[in-house]
Amino acid sequence: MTVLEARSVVKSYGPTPALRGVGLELAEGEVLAVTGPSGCGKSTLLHCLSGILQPDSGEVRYRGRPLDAYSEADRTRLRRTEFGVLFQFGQLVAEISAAENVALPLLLTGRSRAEARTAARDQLDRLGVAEAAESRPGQLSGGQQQRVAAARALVTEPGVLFADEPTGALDQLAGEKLLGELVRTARERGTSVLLVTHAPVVAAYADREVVLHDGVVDASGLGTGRLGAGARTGTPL
Ligand SMILES: Nc1ncnc2c1ncn2[C@@H]1O[C@H](COP(=O)(O)OP(=O)(O)OP(=O)(O)O)[C@@H](O)[C@H]1O
Repeated sequence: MTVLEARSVVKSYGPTPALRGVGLELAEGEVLAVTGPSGCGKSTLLHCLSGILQPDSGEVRYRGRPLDAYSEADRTRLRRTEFGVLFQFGQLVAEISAAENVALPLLLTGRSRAEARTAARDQLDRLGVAEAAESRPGQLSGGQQQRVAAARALVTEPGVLFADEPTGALDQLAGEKLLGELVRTARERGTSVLLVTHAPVVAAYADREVVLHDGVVDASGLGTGRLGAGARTGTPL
């Protein structure tokens, strides 16, 4: 079943075209890599698919319903409960602990403080950073910070996890460990993942790869059904 779909999505920044008619489908539980050279439109596509940016034309559908059809309040709720977002730099709140950072999305959706704290600790544990719970982001390594950010993106048990170069700021070992955990957690829960990257070693964790070139899907890279060794075996490459 298709969870998320882009239909003929066009987006420009002033005179600069970023997406020139992109169509794409993300299936339930699928890990899809969006790759392509710098400037081809990967981040813009992620922002359009996650409702952060509105396309100039075309549409994005979540579970069959166009994002345009949601009221502003419903779209905000959708982004808070159904979508998890992880960027290259985790963008944690510096003044509060890791556990409090992870609890934030749950507090925003009205869950009790006690419930949010328990779920946050559980999520940190799943991502292998339980020991970081009481530390502030500045006291953690880059790899730990990114795991905390991943825990925050997953704590609401979203339908779709959007990850934009999630390991771009990490060394290779830390990056591959994080990817392994992310993909494992997503698979356990049936979460779909849209993984934007320019790194083949990262794309290898996906079930399928879509290649963008100059704002359009490169037909030669479509539907290659590429299944990376990491995804197949669950072990790092
Ligand atoms: N805020 C912006 N204002 C103006 N132009 C932008 C903006 N964001 C992106 N662009 C342009 O849109 C095009 C697509 O950019 P985008 O960031 O989506 O590509 P990308 O594939 O994610 O690149 P990278 O891999 O370098 O992050 C590029 O030409 C870029 O310069």
